Amino acid sequence: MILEISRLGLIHVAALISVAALTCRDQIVLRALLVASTLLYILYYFVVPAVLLWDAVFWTVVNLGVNLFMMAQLVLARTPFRLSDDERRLHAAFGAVSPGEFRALMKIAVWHRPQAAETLVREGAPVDHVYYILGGEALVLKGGRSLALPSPSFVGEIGFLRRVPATATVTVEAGALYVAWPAAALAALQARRPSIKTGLDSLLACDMAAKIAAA
Ligand SMILES: Nc1ncnc2c1ncn2[C@@H]1O[C@@H]2COP(=O)(O)O[C@H]2[C@H]1O
Repeated sequence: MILEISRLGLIHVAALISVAALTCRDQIVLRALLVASTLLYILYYFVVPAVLLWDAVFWTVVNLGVNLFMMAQLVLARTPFRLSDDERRLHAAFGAVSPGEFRALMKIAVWHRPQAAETLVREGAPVDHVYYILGGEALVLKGGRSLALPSPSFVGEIGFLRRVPATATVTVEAGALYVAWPAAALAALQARRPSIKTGLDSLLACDMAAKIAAA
């Protein structure tokens, strides 16, 4: 008797779980509930109908597979894995950017630790890279004045955002650690993935606010 009730109740529990899933805002929780509900539907198809409904089973399994694949993508996008120590440090500084977005940013980034002093951008010249200085000494030269640039700091963000020539010359000393993104590739990535643009915009805004406060 109890076995019979739970057999027939399967479809109702499965339906209730999928209804509950629709009330969840978190995509992973929503999809995990849908997976649970789908598994119960499959069980129902095997134990209740007198004739096995293969068409229904087939499409429910397809549904389950697609959902599991999308769930794996979401978990991957939220998991910081395969990051070097420097990348972990950079990711910690880029708090507004998810691990998946950060990996996309890293794919087009080049790390540098120069052996001698380097000029990153020159006042009045086009800005073709955006830089993020993680460590070491950097100097901003503007209109004959010079000031030390604290790290971490973006460089070239004004030219990148406003599409104007560099407003200052920035040099880094030997041994500094910085990351460079080609401006064109960064703009293309932002256009493809608007969430990266949102995250980066907020980082650049914070960085510029800190520079204004220090000026
Ligand atoms: N007053 C300032 N303080 C700190 N950094 C600056 C200052 N002015 C310009 N910069 C940096 O120097 C860079 C020169 O290129 P951008 O104008 O693109 O972006 C600029 C900033 O990253």
